Amino acid sequence: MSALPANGLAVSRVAIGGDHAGFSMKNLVGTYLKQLGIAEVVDCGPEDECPCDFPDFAEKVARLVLAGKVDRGILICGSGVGVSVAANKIPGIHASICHDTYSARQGVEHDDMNVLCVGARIIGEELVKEIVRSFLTAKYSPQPRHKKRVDKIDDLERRAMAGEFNNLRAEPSAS
Ligand SMILES: O=C(CO)[C@H](O)[C@H](O)[C@H](O)COP(=O)(O)O
Repeated sequence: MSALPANGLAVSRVAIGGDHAGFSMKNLVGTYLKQLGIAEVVDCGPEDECPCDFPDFAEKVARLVLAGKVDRGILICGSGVGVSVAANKIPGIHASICHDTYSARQGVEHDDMNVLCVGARIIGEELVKEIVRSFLTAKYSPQPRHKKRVDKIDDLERRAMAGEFNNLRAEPSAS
């Protein structure tokens, strides 16, 4: 693995987003990113705690990541589940909930995770900062066996986009 910059960060541009349940933690993470030395923090919203729908904000963050306008994304809802499910619908996004620092680091190193998802109703302020730091200091640096698995994920995605899985879902039963 090549040497990391002095501040240990692997990236310099990060998009954040979430929903009403993640609003306060998103703001806390945004402040923490600047303290860490992230040069560009893009806040995709929401702008307040009014009830809103996390897929809208997951899409905004994912678009910035895929367009190369930011290096990585961080999504925060109540549990982390909704934003993770939504972001992973978008080809090219490798999103996961991480509520521990080991997964946040390994998810990047082995699985090329580019969007970190957390649940503001699950973890506290100090832990989320540690997790964010682990995520942003890690680099995708796969061993051949890890790359082979990521290549297979990419292949699943290509086949899904080609329609291979379109007819897998069972018809609802008449009863
Ligand atoms: O955790 C979430 C989705 O996995 C959301 O952030 C919401 O917290 C959850 O859906 C509950 O929504 P509510 O409108 O706050 O009841």
